[in-house]
Amino acid sequence: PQQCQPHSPPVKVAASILNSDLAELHSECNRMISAGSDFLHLDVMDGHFVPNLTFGHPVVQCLRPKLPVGAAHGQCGANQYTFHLEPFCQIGSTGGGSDSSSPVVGNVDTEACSECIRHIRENRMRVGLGISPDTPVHLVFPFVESVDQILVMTVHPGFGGQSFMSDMMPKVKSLRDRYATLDIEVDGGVTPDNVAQCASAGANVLVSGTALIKSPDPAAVVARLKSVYKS
Ligand SMILES: O=C(CO)[C@@H](O)[C@H](O)COP(=O)(O)O
Ligand SMILES: [Fe+2]
Repeated sequence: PQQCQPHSPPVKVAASILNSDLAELHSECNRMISAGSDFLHLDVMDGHFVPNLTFGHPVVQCLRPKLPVGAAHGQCGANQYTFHLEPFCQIGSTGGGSDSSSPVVGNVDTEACSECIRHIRENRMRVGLGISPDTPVHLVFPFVESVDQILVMTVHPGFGGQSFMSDMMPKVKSLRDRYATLDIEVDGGVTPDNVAQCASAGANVLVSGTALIKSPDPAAVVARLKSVYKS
């Protein structure tokens, strides 16, 4: 069944290891690579932007030499660095800090955001720009030409195992309608049961955590995620 948008770039699966056994991080990562995952997705959480604390650059740096994957780019071994737009925005009604749950009204600090993009490029990584569920998609449009990927969060960031938010699909579609070749990533609650919605909206990079990590047969999950993209 052909349910994806016809001209989207090739589908890729990124395994999020947030809900894995973090004490066994390197074997969990290798298990995901063996299962056919195209990328490993590491959620660096600082306890401020999201109400959770995970790991930072030292963990990425230690992990990299233990993985049978291609050349590293950034100093710590990451190939891509995705950051959120919200810290560069004026926050709406809560008037509080730029955390992931405060609604964004706009007024993006374009210069600071562009500087962040430049800084990532100078460190030889691909650049991703993400938005949380309450952030309107049009705020990323001015940056699309300068980044490699736009991430549309399909859960409120912070934790694995949450339910997929179908109401984020119009954001994906409005990006795909404007940018035929852009890598558009969805992250949060993505499973074989809802991947058809992602495909038909035009997402081509699928982050999947719990559905892969907790499956007894993660290779089958990767295959099922990709199967809706086959014509
Ligand atoms: O960024 C996040 C959560 O903030 C994610 O990467 C998810 O944690 C993916 O895991 P599942 O939602 O698929 O369990
Ligand atoms: Fe994530």
